[in-house]
Amino acid sequence: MAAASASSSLLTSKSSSPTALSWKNQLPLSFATVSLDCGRRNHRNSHRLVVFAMDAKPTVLVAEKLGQAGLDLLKDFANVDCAYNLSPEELCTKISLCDALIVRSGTKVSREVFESSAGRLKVVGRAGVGIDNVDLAAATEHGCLVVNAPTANTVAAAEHGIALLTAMARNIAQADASVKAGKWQRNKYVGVSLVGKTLAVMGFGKVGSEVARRAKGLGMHVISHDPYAPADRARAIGVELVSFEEAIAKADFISLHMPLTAATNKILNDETFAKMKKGVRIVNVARGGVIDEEALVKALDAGIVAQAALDVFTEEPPAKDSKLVQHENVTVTPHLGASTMEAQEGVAIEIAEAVVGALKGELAATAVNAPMVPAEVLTELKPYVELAEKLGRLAVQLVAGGSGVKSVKVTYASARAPDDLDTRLLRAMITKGLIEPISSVFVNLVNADFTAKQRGLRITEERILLDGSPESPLEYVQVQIANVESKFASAISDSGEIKVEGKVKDGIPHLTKVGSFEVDVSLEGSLILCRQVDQPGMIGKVGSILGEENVNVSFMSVGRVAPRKHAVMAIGVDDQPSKQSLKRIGEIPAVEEFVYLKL
Ligand SMILES: NC(=O)C1=CN([C@@H]2O[C@H](COP(=O)(O)OP(=O)(O)OC[C@H]3O[C@@H](n4cnc5c(N)ncnc54)[C@H](O)[C@@H]3O)[C@@H](O)[C@H]2O)C=CC1
Ligand SMILES: O=C(O)C(=O)COP(=O)(O)O
Repeated sequence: MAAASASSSLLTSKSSSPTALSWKNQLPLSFATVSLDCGRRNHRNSHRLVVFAMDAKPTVLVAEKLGQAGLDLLKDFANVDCAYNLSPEELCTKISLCDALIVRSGTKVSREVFESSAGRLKVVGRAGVGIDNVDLAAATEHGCLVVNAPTANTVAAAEHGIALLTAMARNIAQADASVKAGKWQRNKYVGVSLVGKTLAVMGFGKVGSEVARRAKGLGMHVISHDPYAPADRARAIGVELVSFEEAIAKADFISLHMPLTAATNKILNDETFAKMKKGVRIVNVARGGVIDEEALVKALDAGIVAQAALDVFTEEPPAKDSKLVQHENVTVTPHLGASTMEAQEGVAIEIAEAVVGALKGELAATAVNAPMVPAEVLTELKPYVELAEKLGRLAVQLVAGGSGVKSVKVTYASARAPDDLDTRLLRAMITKGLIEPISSVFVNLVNADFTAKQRGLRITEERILLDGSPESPLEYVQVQIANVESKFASAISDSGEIKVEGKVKDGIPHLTKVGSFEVDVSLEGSLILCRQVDQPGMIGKVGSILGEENVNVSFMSVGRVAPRKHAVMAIGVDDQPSKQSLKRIGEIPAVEEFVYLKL
C-alpha cells in the first residue's frame, strides 16, 4: 500500500495516513486498490495512476454537446449525464452529484459551481481551447483540476478565420442576403483584393500561425505581434514579428488570435483604433472581449474600420438589437470557429481522454492549473514523491505547542544541476504531508501552493549541489520546521528547528535523520521514535512488548551520540500498537521520551 498512498495523493484525495479518509470518502466511487504505474499511455506523455473501480463509477456531467466518440470513451469509464442548456442554478444543483464536468464555451463555470460541488468535483474539462469561461482561481482553491483540448480545433478555427477574411473582403454574406431578397446589386458589392495586402496576425500561437501560413498562400504580406512567440518560428514561415504599435499601424487587415486575459481585454479600443490605417478590416475568431465593441461601432461609423468579421462577442449570444451585429459592414457567425465535424470529433476524444485520465489520477498532459510532469521525470521521482510526503507528515506530527507551523525549509541535496531538478511536485507533496495530518483540507498537486499560502505556511526551498555523478535525482531531502516546540525534543536540531531527513534506498523511502540523530528506518506503516540511555537489551525490551500483542516490527535502527550515552531508536511497525503497549514502552526506565507517528 505504500505506493498507493503516494500515488493516490498526486491528484486525488487524502488517503495515505491511516487516520486519513480513504478514497471512498473522497470520491463517491468505491475505489479499492490504487497503484502507480509510470508507463506511457497511448500517444500521451503522462504517468499513470491506476485505480481499479470495484463497484461504482464516477459521474461526468456533459453540459454542452460533445462528439459521439468522446461520449463513448467517457461511457466506458463513467456514468455520463448529458444535460444541455442548464441555467446557472440548475448547474449548481446538479454539480454536487458529479465528479467531472465537461463544457464548451457556452457554460460559465463560476466560483458558485465549485462551491456548490462541496468538494466532489475533481475535474473540469473544457472541450476546446479558451478557458476564459472557467473560474480558474476558484477551481484551484477547490483542488479541482482544469484540463482543456488545445489542439483538435486549431485548424478549424484557422480555416474559419480565413473564411471570414475572404467572405468579408468580397461581401459574401451581404451579397447573399441581397440576392435572396430579390436584388441584383453588382456595383454595391465590389470587394477588395487580398493579394499584396498586409495582414497583422495578433497572437502567433496555434491558430494564429495557421492563419498566417494560409494567408501567405493567398499572397498576403503577413506580420505578427506576439510578445511571447519565438521569432524563429515566425521567420520559418516568412512572418516578421513586430510591436503592437507597428502591427496595427501597418495592417490592411488585422486578425485576432490571442487569448482573453487581463492584458488583452479590450486591447482594440478607441485609442488603438485611432492609430490604425483608415479603412482597415478586422477579423475576430479569438474572443469578443479583446475588442471594445462600442469603440468598434464608432470606428466603423467613422470609416476608420471599413469592415469587421466577427465569430465571437463579449456577450454570447449578443443582444438581438446589437448595433455591432446589425452594422451593414459587419459579417457575423455564431461562434463557429471550432464547429467542423472533424474538429468536434477530435475535441471530444481529446477532452474525454483527458478527463478520464484525470479521474484515474493521471497527471494530465493538458492541465491548465497544475504542473505538468513528463512521464520520464515522474518515473524517476516516484519514490522521492513518496519520501517528500512522508517527511512532511512526520515533521508536522512532531510539532507541539500552540505556535503553529509557519515556516518550513526544505533542502534538496543533489549532484544534479538545479535546472535538471523540478521540485514543484516534491514541494506539493511535502505541503500535503505537512497540512493533511493537522487539518480537514485535502491537498493535491492543484491546490498545494494555494493551500499553503492560505494557511500562512511559508515553504522555502534550498538546493545543495553535491559532487559526484548525478545518477539519482536526489541524495537526500531535509524538512525543517522553524519556531516550534516538539513533542519529541530529540527531533530539534542543533540550530533549533524540528528536522527530519530522508533518502531513497533501493527505491524505498527511508528516514535517515531525526534532529541530530542518525537513524535508518524505511518509511512504511508507522514509526515509534524513542530516546533512551544507550544500554544493552533495549531493542529486546521494546521488541518483546510489541511482540506480545502481535505488532510486527518491520525495521529497527539506533542512532547514538556516543556509546552508553543517549540514543534514538526508530522502530517501524506494520500495525498500530495499543495505548497500553505504548505506555509500557514509555515506562521502560531507560526510555527518556518517545513518540508514535503515523506515516
Ligand atoms: N472561435 C472559436 O471557435 C475558437 C477560438 N479560439 C480562440 O483563439 C485564440 C487562440 O487560440 P490558440 O491559438 O489555440 O491559443 P495559443 O495559446 O496557441 O495562442 C495564443 C497566442 O497568443 C499570444 N498572446 C498572449 N498574449 C498576447 C498579447 N497580449 N498580444 C499578442 N499575443 C498574445 C500567446 O503568446 C500565444 O502565442 C484563443 O482565444 C482561443 O480561445 C480557439 C479555437 C476556436
Ligand atoms: O476552443 C475555443 O476556444 C473555442 O472558442 C471553441 O468554442 P466552442 O467549443 O465551439 O464553444
